[in-house]
Amino acid sequence: MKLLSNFAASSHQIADLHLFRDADARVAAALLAACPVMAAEAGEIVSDTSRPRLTIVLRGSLAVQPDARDGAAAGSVKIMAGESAGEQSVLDDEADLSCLVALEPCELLLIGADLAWRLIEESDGVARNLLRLLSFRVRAANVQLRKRQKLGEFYRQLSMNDGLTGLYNRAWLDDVLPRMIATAHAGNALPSSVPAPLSIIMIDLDRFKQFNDRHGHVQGDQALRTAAQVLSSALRPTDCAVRYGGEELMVLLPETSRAEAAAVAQRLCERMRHAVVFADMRLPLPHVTASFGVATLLPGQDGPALIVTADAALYRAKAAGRDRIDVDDGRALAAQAA
Ligand SMILES: Nc1nc2c(ncn2[C@@H]2O[C@H](COP(=O)(O)OP(=O)(O)OP(=O)(O)O)[C@@H](O)[C@H]2O)c(=O)[nH]1
Repeated sequence: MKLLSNFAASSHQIADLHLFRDADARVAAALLAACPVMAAEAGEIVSDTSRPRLTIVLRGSLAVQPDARDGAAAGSVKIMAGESAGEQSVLDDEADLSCLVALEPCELLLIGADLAWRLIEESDGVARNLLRLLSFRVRAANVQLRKRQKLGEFYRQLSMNDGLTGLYNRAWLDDVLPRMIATAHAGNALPSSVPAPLSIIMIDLDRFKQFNDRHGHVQGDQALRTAAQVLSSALRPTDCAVRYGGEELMVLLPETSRAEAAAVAQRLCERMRHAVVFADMRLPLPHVTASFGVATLLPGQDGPALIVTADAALYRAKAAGRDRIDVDDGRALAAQAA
């Protein structure tokens, strides 16, 4: 930066500076008189990271790139003629680590921290303007934060849902199932509590390779979407449908006994059989059926063991002719334990 003059000798008017609006101009003029007015080239870095100071843009504009310690929480801000930067560093009495860059040839008024404090102390108008400015910045930062939170939530949802079917994905299941199982076991452990059985249903579309081979992979995708809709539309709000992998789906049924889960599986099996898969609105494709394996959490069982049990039931449903359900009776584990 190059020194042009002091403020008293420059042609700039105090009334044009936002921080001094409606403030006592005589007090401000007297205090600012000796402050340096500097010239900066476009692209020049004009911040001083060694001590706090106020920088007022008299002509041109600056970009403020936030302190790296704030991470990605704040974006770059443009400071126009009449506006200022560095107020917070003065109030905190800490060097400003944000980077100020001239966006075009600029003239800047530099005010050291001691003088900035004198301005605040001797001019109510400056103090009021500063408070307004900080309040505006806090509100703007809150808006930014809320936007980022929403965006974060959106991406979190995206990472937990399967893109094709909209059902929860494996990452979601790996996160949630252990907690559901812990809750179910905890519920069962309380002697006076209502038992909290947890049931799952493994579902596999029947002869889906054949469907893909006959009608094409795009129509296969459509059939998978239809199957997902059958599950989503038939479940209670507390139940969850997951795309376990490929053409294998899963339903989690908290607080659902074996008999209730078997009834749910039977209902899903029938709805699946009757669901219409459309290639387009004029051309329905052949119906898709699925096989269902039901298992209910047993004492001491963990997530992988529960899934293996439901998978075994599913395998039996396939072996018995498909388009049907099979329910694990819990005896295998009991026999193992004995
Ligand atoms: N269109 C489509 N097909 C998929 C997708 N994921 C898996 N598949 C297909 O699903 C088929 C599964 O075939 P298999 O495991 O042999 O089982 P199946 O033909 O359903 O036979 P059964 O399970 O014994 O009734 C394979 O052809 C996979 O390519 C998908 O996202 N879209």
